Amino acid sequence: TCAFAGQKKVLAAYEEAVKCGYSGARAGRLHTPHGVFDTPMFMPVGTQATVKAVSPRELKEMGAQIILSNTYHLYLRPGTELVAEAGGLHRFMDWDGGILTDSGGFQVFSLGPLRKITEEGAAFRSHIDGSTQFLSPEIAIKAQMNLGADIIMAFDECIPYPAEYQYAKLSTERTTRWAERSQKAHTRSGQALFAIVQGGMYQDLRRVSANDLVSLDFPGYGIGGLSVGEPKPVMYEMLEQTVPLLPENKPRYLMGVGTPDCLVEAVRYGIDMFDCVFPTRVARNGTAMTKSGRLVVKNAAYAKDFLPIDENCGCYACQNFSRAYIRHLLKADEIFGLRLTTIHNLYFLLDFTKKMRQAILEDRFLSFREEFLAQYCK
Ligand SMILES: Nc1nc2c(CCNCC3CCCC3)c3[nH]c(NCCc4ccccc4)nc3cc2c(=O)[nH]1
Ligand SMILES: [Zn+2]
Repeated sequence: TCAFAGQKKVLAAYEEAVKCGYSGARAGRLHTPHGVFDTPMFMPVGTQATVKAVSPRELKEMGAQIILSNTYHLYLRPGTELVAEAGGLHRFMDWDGGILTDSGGFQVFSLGPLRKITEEGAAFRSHIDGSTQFLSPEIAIKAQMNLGADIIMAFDECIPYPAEYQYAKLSTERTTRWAERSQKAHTRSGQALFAIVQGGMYQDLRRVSANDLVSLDFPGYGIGGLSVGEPKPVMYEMLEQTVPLLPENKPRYLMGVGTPDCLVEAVRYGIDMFDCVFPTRVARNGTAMTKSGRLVVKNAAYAKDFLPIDENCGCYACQNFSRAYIRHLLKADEIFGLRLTTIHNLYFLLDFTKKMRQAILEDRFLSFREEFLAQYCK
């Protein structure tokens, strides 16, 4: 059954979650115009309408369900009207799975040099040609409607870390007003608009932000303003304060997270969706992710290591190639080397979330989490 059958314009509905044990962990199914997808889920990042170094066919093969793209980048280049003329992002990049676009707020603050934030929106200089640009809730929503993602994000400010209480309070209240403006500007049916909870590292601001956004009634909720340099225990404390205030039957998306240890903790608090550039980024400098931690396959130690990155891994790289071969490619600056480490890292995280889902469904998530954390060194 689709919990949101009765709702208008919402398609990212969330079937009855399967609760598990004493944790808030749950296994759900997310309904979108491009299919029904299993959670918990990791979403590969394809900032500029491509997941760097891998093809849509390979993404499908490794089990990717929803991929991310970015309004900020596509707005600057090639332009979101052009993508609309091309038939939308799915057609443009030949991806028939789910697509989620971030609203551009985070990138404006993290990428764009000099910027000015007002009630109206954010002025910034393009990191491509230095031109002065401006994003507002209305512009960001229109751009995302042009791109045609299945799930789009409200325009928000990701509060830097650390931030003064007063600034976090004013920014969070503005983000809530921007969420309301995003909602009013969102007129595309069949597309789900998620709000983003802010509040910095202040419990009371997190609770106010969550409560205000829940009363505006969105089909799903991003948790923003985290994984911005704060200590992990602080991130977990913010999750503990925020997640229980969000409706059980709606998806929760922890933005920009991350590594397997963070994923298993966040799932415990009831998070359903994750994205992070980490697996694709570290792959490009020769680091592979494994259940015991990171393996820098570029290191000399692996020059004559004819075993795969991970003998128990079912990915294309581990099924067919050795550490010695991949190290050779990376040292020789061969593009295929980056492709193999990227394929492995994406497969590793996609498979990890699948294993968490299985553990939740079999009511053994807490022991799965214990075993994993015991073996994984950060
Ligand atoms: N709208 C919005 N987006 C946020 C993002 C971007 C999520 N990925 C978007 C994709 C769309 C395309 C690009 C990315 C975040 N990413 C992180 N941490 C990433 C930290 C990190 C950085 C580099 C390597 C590893 C981890 N915190 C985030 C907070 C917010 C937020 O409040 N609001
Ligand atoms: Zn592998």
